[in-house]
Amino acid sequence: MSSEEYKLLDTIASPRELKKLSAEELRLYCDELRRYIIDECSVNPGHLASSLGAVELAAALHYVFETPEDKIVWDVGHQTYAHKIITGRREAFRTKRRLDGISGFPRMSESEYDAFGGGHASVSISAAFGMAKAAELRSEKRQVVAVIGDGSMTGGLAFEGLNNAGASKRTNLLVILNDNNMAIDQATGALKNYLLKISTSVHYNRFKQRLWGVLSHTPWLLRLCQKAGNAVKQGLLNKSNLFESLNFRYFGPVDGHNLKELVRTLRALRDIEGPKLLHVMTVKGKGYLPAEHNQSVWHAPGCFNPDTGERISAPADAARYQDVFGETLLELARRDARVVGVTPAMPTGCSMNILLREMPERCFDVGIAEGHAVTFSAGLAAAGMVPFCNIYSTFMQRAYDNVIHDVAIQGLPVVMCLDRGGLVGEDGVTHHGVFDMAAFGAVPGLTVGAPMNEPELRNMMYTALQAGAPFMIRYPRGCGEGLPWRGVPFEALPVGRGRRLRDGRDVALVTVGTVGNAAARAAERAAVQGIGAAHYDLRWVKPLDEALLDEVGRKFRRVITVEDGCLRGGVGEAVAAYFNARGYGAHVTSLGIGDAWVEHGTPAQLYTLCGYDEEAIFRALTQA
Ligand SMILES: Cc1ncc(C[n+]2csc(CCOP(=O)(O)OP(=O)(O)O)c2C)c(N)n1
Ligand SMILES: CC(=O)[C@@H](O)[C@H](O)COP(=O)(O)O
Ligand SMILES: [Mg+2]
Repeated sequence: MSSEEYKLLDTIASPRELKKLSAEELRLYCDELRRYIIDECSVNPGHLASSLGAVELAAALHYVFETPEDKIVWDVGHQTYAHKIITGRREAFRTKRRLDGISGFPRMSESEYDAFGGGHASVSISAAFGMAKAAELRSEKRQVVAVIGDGSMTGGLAFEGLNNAGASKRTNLLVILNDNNMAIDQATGALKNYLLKISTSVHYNRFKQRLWGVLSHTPWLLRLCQKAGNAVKQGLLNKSNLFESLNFRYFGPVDGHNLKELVRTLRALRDIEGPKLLHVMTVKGKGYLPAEHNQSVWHAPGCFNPDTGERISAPADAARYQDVFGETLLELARRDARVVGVTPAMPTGCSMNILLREMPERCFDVGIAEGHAVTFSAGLAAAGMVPFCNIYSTFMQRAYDNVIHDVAIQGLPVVMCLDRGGLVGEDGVTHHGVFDMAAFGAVPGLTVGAPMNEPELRNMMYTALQAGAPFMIRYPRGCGEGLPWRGVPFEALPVGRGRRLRDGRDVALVTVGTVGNAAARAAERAAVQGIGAAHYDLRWVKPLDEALLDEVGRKFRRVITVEDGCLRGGVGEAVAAYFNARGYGAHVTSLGIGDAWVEHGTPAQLYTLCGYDEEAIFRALTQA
């Protein structure tokens, strides 16, 4: 697409200018926005389908509301590409998710139009309600809007927000439920069925459309429509409205791609006080057929040819860790009837869809509900099952108390698999899984393992199944080392026992997890320079292998620890504390993530920045 074809995009650089467009021009502007997002994402990938589905919504919101004084809080924030471009970041959009470029998510530090940061789901209603309450307390006349997807609405936090806000009659809060019947995978659960029922009731919708067409041009008439519509709906569906029951005025559903309808409705809603919810129906991937037809794949498709829809990916010479997990889980489930899978809305992301396809009755996608996923797993375990509950490390932060209170204190045999442990790359600061080892290393009775490669992940899962106790396994995003694992006979690993991978006299490397592979290469290179580095793989964050540490402490004056996580409370700190307690005089240098936020970039760039890539380990080994 040549820049000439972006006539409106070229001239509109702010919401103020957007407001000058006529209704027809606004439509054309949205078409250009959509094309620009597709073109840019084809070469600089990101969250495409959700953003395509929210183009009209973003444009209508900035067209109607007085941003940045009025606040828009985007839930998760992966649907905000149109919002970013409208709010003056068209050129910067080319740098999104790249090192030193703009974030793929809203960031308060990035723009005054990003009213609240995002990345994790279900926060928008609570945050927006807080802002609305503050405005009320300070007598500021301002609109606060939370835009939340149907997937994110399944999170408990969203309901906590609704429950709290619904009791505050005068607080000006508009929740927009962006309903596309999808999370990353198919939406699941009772809420999905409820929303489907509301949005597909043919009689109600026909009635409502006629009524709104005639009456919905002014707020008081809109309120009348809402009352009449909801009464009719209640009759037709034989159910009261969930949101109305929580004291939200419910409006909709409206077509989220019909700009005229959206603008008209938002204008009318602007003047209605109190908590209100607008139900907007959208299509994930709207306007790009490949994405509309395979919404899950196009959630974050990587690079692609915009003309043909062909996805472009570099050939991989090793399996992804998530697939090692997914295939192994199925294998274990085939062997042992107690094995079940639990995922909070990430069956494709963690490859539990492999189990889901073959044994749907033993695989549970519980919605975007990490806390529930862990406690539900604890319940399953208490009743004799062995749940493998897979949660991305960063999202597991949501379930810290569930792990402690429901699993660990009760000693229940839940196997918690933390995918995306360590730096994840382009998703950036909200998504790096860097706190897990420090956080969960502190929990008594919990075994925490970090495999170094594919066969170890597989064997750790096998070991966990037999453990009969709380067990956690953390492994990174991306591909393994290319070692054979498929079909290789299972081997139980001794819990709490690491291994010496290499002998050496000068310095000891102590690593945990997959960073051990870069460390092994660095040790190899150091040997060429005449430096003998011994290499120990701890394998377990908890319990620490004290016998191994005794060997290291007795033999070496210099020890370098490497971990793909935060140093505060991490493995290096634990090793140093152990040496101290035992009176070993070794000098410990710990490589890992310091006390600072790590932004977005490729994983390789970030390892370098954080100082624990192969080169940095090599430097540490060869420094006098
Ligand atoms: C707490 C948390 N868990 C999981 C995720 C991963 N995640 C990102 S987007 C998404 C689906 C969101 O669905 P929805 O809100 O309906 O947005 P849509 O993509 O359909 O527009 C999930 C599960 C997350 N970001 N945060
Ligand atoms: C928005 C969000 O939280 C997810 O889409 C996340 O970006 C998935 O990351 P992976 O690509 O690692 O599955
Ligand atoms: Mg959705």
